[in-house]
Amino acid sequence: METKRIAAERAVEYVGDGMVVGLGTGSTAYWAIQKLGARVKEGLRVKAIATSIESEALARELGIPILSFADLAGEIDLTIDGADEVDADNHLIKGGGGALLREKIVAKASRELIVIVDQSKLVDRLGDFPLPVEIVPFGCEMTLRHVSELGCKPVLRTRGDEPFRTDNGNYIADCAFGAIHDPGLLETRLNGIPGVVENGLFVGMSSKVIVGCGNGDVVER
Ligand SMILES: O=C(CO)[C@H](O)[C@H](O)COP(=O)(O)O
Repeated sequence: METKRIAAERAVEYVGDGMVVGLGTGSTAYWAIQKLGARVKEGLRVKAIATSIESEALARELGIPILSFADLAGEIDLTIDGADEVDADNHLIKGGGGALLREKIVAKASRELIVIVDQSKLVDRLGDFPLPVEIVPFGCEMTLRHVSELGCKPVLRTRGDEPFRTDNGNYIADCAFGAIHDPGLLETRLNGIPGVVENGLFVGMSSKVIVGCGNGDVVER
């Protein structure tokens, strides 16, 4: 927890007065939202766009003003979000919390994406973490079959006895591909399958990765 927190708090130092900030989702992003809330209480003026219902609720609770895309003129200045894996080129796997679609929409709308992780998320090559893929419920059996033809065994994520539903009402398939040699190609192929809404590969999207280390150091790269 502490390693996630120190990475998150360092990232919030990059937020300046008047910025529009994208708020990530997950246990690391939680600490960034907490810190941003504390800075807002001290007088920082920002507006935020959240990547999940949960993050938006937390931000509102902390008094962070929320903006909708309809009211956004131009781009989000900076988004701060976690990740499930980060490779040597700062490509990511995201979506462990099921928010990958909104996270990618917000990241794409941002001038900068700062990724906050602890050391356990750093890998040489993406793929140990099963890749989350958001799919629409209609025809999901067929969509899963087409996804599996790309070289994995997709597992439909569940919550209790039911399929897990994203904030968008869709399902998540967790896809263990093993080592992903060409993340860009896989991202494109997956998104070419009808029924796939988006996948958790974030290729070339991170501006900076901030890593919280066990000894209390924070490394930026
Ligand atoms: O992509 C995400 C949610 O969809 C999260 O950023 C990712 O799962 C990391 O979560 P955590 O910070 O809890 O380890």
